Amino acid sequence: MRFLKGNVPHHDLTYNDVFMVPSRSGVSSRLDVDLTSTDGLATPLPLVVANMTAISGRRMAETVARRGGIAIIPQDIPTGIVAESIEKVKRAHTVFDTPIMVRPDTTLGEAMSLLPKRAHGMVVVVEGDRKSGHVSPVGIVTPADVIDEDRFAQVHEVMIRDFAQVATDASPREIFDLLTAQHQECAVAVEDGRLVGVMTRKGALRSALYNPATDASGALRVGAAVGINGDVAGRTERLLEGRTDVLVVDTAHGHQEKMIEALGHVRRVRDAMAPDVRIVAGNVVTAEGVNDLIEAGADVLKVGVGPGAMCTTRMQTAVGRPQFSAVLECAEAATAAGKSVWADGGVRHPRDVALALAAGAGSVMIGSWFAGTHESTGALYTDPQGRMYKESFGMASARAVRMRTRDQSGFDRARAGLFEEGISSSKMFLDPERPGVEDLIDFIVSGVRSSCTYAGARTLSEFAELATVGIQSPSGYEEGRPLHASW
Ligand SMILES: NC(=O)C1=CN([C@@H]2O[C@H](COP(=O)(O)OP(=O)(O)OC[C@H]3O[C@@H](n4cnc5c(N)ncnc54)[C@H](OP(=O)(O)O)[C@@H]3O)[C@@H](O)[C@H]2O)C=CC1
Ligand SMILES: Nc1nc2c(ncn2[C@@H]2O[C@H](COP(=O)(O)O)[C@@H](O)[C@H]2O)c(=O)[nH]1
Repeated sequence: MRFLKGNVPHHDLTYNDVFMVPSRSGVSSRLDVDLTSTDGLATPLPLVVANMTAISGRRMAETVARRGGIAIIPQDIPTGIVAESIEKVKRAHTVFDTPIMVRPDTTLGEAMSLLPKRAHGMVVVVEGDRKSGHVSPVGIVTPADVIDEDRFAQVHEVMIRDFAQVATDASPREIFDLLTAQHQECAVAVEDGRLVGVMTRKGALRSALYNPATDASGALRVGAAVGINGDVAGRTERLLEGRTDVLVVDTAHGHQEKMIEALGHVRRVRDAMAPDVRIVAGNVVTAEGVNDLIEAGADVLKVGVGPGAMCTTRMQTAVGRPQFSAVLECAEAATAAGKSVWADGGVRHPRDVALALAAGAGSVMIGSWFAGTHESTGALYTDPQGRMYKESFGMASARAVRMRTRDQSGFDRARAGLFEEGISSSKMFLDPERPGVEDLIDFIVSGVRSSCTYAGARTLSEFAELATVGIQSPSGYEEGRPLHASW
């Protein structure tokens, strides 16, 4: 990346402070851009879901991995539950979405309460042994089928029996065409009479655009986080036994001796059990932090102190660094050592992802933006205006600290709660236009593909080399914002 007209700034910059200028480009289509991450994980998309309890669970992980990104299961989740989640993600189909299944005698009220768990908008009615996974679809129910029906009626009374069925080897185009011809939104994939998954029309389009992030055995990829306290080596061992694809060693102040000690444990276990698994460590915002953690064993550095949407660190402590400059400096230092960085936090628009990648990030970590989606872990609520939302909270909030210290005495927990650096409750509204995480991924990916073509880049390493960035005033930023009503 270079600064426009060589104007290297003397102060640090946020994403909002900068813009990119177009350059002469030989890339004639946005579809010619390869977005494979440059962080050594080589996921098909450079997107990582932040290890936050209100956001990243198994539904998020499998959905994002199906589109080429990776999610990190948080360190506050007990190790056994993380191992179970990883196993479920590994068992998920790499192409078809996991169906919401109910029995024929389930009430409509119960079936509809399950619907918001997934974005595909359909419940599959099944018969057979759900434990063994050998179930056959006998009908489907969508919200349109239950309008004016009694909530205590059973699904078999209203289910559609003549639903669109496809074989698992049907191409996305065939599935799209079948659904269009039958005026249906979602197909049920069946193999030897057994339910395998579901696919919407949009899902068919996405299957033709994205490649899943898979491990050597062909299963979806997923990562898990480890804190710096407690039995670091033991948790690392369990996570590797559970087939985690990446280990994220995470704490607010990553440039501290305790992190270096923890990294030593993680690295020792990783080297013995799974040398190919990458260790990500953070958070840091300086070249010194990067170099110390690389020396301690990190393969990828997580960069960002204070840019997160749930974060109060900068107001509490004055510590942090404007994120664009933090990523730029850390990426330079990491690259010089043959390593890479993840830009963590502060992403609110597709442009922020593009700028992080232009600054040299190998992947971009997103938390709060993904909180307001069907796939995040929280329950779905509706406000008095009828808007759907989920509750989110920071991992250093009093709420998260209370959960993290649940094994300690009441006194110790209360004292730990005094050191909060995050918001305990925030409403993250689902965008009616983009209520699922895949909708947000489409939005981000279309923006980033386009950014690359403006820079004349076919890959993300070319993008980080060719991007030309200028510095703008607040009114320069404001000018670029669309108007949804006249002025
Ligand atoms: N990216 C960011 O800007 C930030 C991210 N977070 C996220 O919150 C989560 C919880 O992290 P964390 O609060 O580190 O909790 P952890 O449970 O990981 O523990 C932090 C450990 O570091 C010690 N410590 C020393 N200095 C600090 C400091 N300035 N801030 C915090 N701990 C310190 C703590 O001791 P003691 O409690 O005795 O001081 C404790 O032993 C993580 O996911 C982290 O990424 C949190 C804040 C900022
Ligand atoms: N200072 C705090 N930072 C936090 C907290 N919880 C999470 N985080 C950091 O934010 C990013 C995600 O950023 P977002 O803008 O996409 O939401 C996450 O990965 C952490 O590094 C917190 O309580 N305090």
